Amino acid sequence: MKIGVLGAGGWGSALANLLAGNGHEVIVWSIDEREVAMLKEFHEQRDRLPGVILNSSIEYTTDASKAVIGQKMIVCAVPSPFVRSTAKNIADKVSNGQLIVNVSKGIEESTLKALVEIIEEEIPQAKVAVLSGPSHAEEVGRGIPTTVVAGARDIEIAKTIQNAFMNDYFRVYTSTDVTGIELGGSVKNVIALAAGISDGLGLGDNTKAALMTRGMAEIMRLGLAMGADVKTLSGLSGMGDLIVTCTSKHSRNRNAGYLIGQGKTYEEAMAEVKMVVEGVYSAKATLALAREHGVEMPIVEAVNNVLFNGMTAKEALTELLNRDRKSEL
Ligand SMILES: NC(=O)C1=CN([C@@H]2O[C@H](COP(=O)(O)OP(=O)(O)OC[C@H]3O[C@@H](n4cnc5c(N)ncnc54)[C@H](O)[C@@H]3O)[C@@H](O)[C@H]2O)C=CC1
Ligand SMILES: O=C(CO)COP(=O)(O)O
Repeated sequence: MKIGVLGAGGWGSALANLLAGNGHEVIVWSIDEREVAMLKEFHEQRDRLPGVILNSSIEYTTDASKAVIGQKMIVCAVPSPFVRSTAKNIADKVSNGQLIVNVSKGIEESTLKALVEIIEEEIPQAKVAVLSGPSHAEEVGRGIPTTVVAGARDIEIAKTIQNAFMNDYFRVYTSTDVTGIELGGSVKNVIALAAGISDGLGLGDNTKAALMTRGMAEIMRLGLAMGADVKTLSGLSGMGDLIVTCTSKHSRNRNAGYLIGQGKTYEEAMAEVKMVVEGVYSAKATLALAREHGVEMPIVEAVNNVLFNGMTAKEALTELLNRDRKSEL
């Protein structure tokens, strides 16, 4: 199958490599000429995935039309703040019914929309789906066993994606719950910031387990209010991704949270992590969604207070611990 990948960061490169390894004809687009030159010369994403030598059959381009026109599938792997501009940029090149698979995670702050909806809005003639789950590029790039979910409202599309991506180390499940998949993948990043902050403050495993579990309760509350399936939220793209992102050394969100817990601002933390820290972009939008749907998300609120409202991490934690007494159920 001919596949175009938009975005040559860690995730775009790891997935392009996987797809080329599966025998597909892959071309990767990046907005960044320097990135394309590096990939062409070294077959290695030296900034994001050092040590992973990418399949030499992959082509690279800065010309988006080459990665879109005539491709059977387009994989969109640009960070969430650039999904709308990238979709706008390719809209007139996408043919009727062409398949676009979003693999990024985030919620747009100005519209509170998830990424599949944004792509659908900008490219109404496309069929848009999502692929998400606990899947760090650093591990997928090394062929470490990984499981994800392909979501599309039309199950046949989800199956097409499953067939394209699946191999002996990358297991893909199908689902029609696009809302649940995208919500879990986006909100877990905000909770991972909290888990990282807790680690950065020097607190213990008990605290992190509490943040993950109560964070999951917040994801469930919002997800159910938005019509997601509880099985999706407790599945790979919800609970699974929350576990990996709150505990992994590879996690950009956890690592940024750690630096914030140590006293850095979110801008300083993002600069140090270098790669995209999606939780920072999704934090305000998640809180706004919670208010819109009338659900409580105290951990998400605490993360917002630390990131944007000048509260120290310690103060936010004290506030969380001193909330009204309540029943767990
Ligand atoms: N890295 C990972 O392990 C995983 C990442 N994801 C998601 O995939 C998405 C991409 O993440 P990464 O590849 O890690 O990001 P990254 O930080 O490695 O790469 C960023 C990419 O964005 C491109 N870019 C910068 N400005 C741009 C613009 N204005 N328009 C279009 N592209 C632009 C850069 O050229 C670069 O290729 C994120 O939403 C992330 O949450 C999902 C699963 C795993
Ligand atoms: O979503 C991801 C892994 O599934 C990547 O985000 P993190 O690097 O913050 O964990």
